[in-house]
Parts: sequence; C-alpha cells; structure tokens
Amino acid sequence: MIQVENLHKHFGGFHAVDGATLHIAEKSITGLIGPNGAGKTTLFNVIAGVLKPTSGKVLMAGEDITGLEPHELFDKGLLRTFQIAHEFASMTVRENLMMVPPGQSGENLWSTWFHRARIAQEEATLRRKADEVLEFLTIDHIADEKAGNISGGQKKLLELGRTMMTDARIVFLDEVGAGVNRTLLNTIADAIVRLNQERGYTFVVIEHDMDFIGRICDPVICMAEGKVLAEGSLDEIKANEQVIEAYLGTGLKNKVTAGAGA
Ligand SMILES: Nc1ncnc2c1ncn2[C@@H]1O[C@H](COP(=O)(O)OP(=O)(O)OP(=O)(O)O)[C@@H](O)[C@H]1O
Repeated sequence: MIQVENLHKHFGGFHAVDGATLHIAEKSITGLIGPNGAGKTTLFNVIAGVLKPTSGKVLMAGEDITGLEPHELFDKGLLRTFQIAHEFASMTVRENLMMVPPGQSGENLWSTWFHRARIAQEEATLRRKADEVLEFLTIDHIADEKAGNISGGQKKLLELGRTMMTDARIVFLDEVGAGVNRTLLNTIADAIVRLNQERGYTFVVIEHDMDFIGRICDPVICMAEGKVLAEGSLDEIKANEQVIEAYLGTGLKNKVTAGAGA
C-alpha cells in the first residue's frame, strides 16, 4: 500500500533517514522499532507530509505522494496522530471528536469551528458518530470530561478516536505506549486490532514496548542509523544478528532479545 524507496532526510550534514526502503502492506499492523535516534519518527514525519524528504520516493497504492502536504494526505486517508492540541484541552472529549468531521482537513478545523451554523446543522450526526466512537473505544464514560483532564492513556484513545471520525485508511501512531498504564495499553491494543480487522485500517506503529509490538504487529520493521535493518515477525527480528548488534549498548537489548511475542 505504501512503498518507500531510498528515502533520505538530512538535517544539515546529519542523515536522520539515510536511504530507507520499505513496504507497508495494506491492512497490516506494521511495527516500526529501532534504538533511540534510529530515524523512526523522522521517517513517519516524511511519509505523513510533516517534513519534506531530501530525496527518495513515497508511493501510496502506486501513486507518488512524495512531499504532499498533511491535508492532501489526509484527504487520501493517510494520517498520523498528534497529541491533543493545547487549544482543545478545555473542550470535552466528545467535542474533540465532533471537531473532526469526515473529509475535513486539519487546516479547515478552525474555519468550521467559527461557522457555527454549519456545525449546528451537522451536530446531531456528528454527535451520534462521536458517541459510537467513544463506545467502540470503551471510553463513553468520559464523554463529558474536559480533554485536558483525562489520563495519558485516555488521551491516546482519544487520538485514535479522532482518526475514526475521518475516512482514515492508514494511520501512523508514534509511541502509543509511552506513560500509559498496562490496562489502558491493553484497551489501546484491542482497539487497534479491532479497527484493523473490522474496519480494514492499516496501521504503522512506533513503539519501544516489545510486548505491545509482539502482541499486535506483524510484520515488524527494524531501523537503525536511518536505514531498514530487517523485516519479519518479531521472533525473526529478535533472532537477527544485525538487529541485536544495533541494540547493543542502548539498554534496549534485553527488550529485543527476550520476552515479547514469544
Ligand atoms: N529537526 C531536527 N533537526 C536536527 N536533527 C534532528 C531533527 N529531528 C531529528 N533529528 C535527529 O535525527 C535522529 C533521528 O531522530 P528520530 O526522532 O527520527 O529517531 P527515533 O528513531 O524516532 O528515536 P526515538 O526512538 O528516540 O524517538 C536523531 O539523532 C535526532 O536527534
């Protein structure tokens, strides 16, 4: 579905992404792992239009989407989640969802917000959809909470919920598990798997928690120093000498060589 060909992203003389080539299969939940500084987030940001590549290509279903703006990619169903913006913290969880009507690009959110007549017209439909999303994610009990007051894990679920208000087909999730308790992490994992199986979402997930990766991701792609080192099941990745070498000395070695996915 997404083909990345010899992608480079340089910051001055520093090659954060240094010739990455990879394929993300349609309807997969692809895990992207690698030691700190491997270039995972930079790669995400280039694919999702947040950063322009230095060189290389990104294709989506054969179409060249290299360097498109995030709102153009959004219209094609490709988006990466972002933390709930500061401005939305004082709105309720349900209102945060209702701010993201299908086919509505991020750039237009504010203009929509100011055109309250249009909001009013669509409100009933949006509210119903938002409530369905909250129920799907099992966070309907916090619908009326201010988004700024909910826990880190609930915020992650809300980020996921925002994608469900759109016509998303492929969603990039960066470090979903950071600072999230185990129970909510399980809820997030379940939601990702259900969205994948029941609604045909494709996911690309960056995560350092190998249990989480092992539980939901196949295949797993390992990056190091801006390049793709290996791709396969987590067990295959864990047995790969180059991968083990890349993790040596990072403190993550034990995480990649033990436990997860086994
Ligand atoms: N805007 C920037 N300017 C200069 N260097 C940058 C910039 N963004 C990222 N880098 C550098 O590029 C390298 C790759 O960073 P990136 O965040 O993509 O890695 P990562 O694999 O996501 O790491 P982590 O797992 O720690 O989040 C790092 O050395 C980082 O310092």
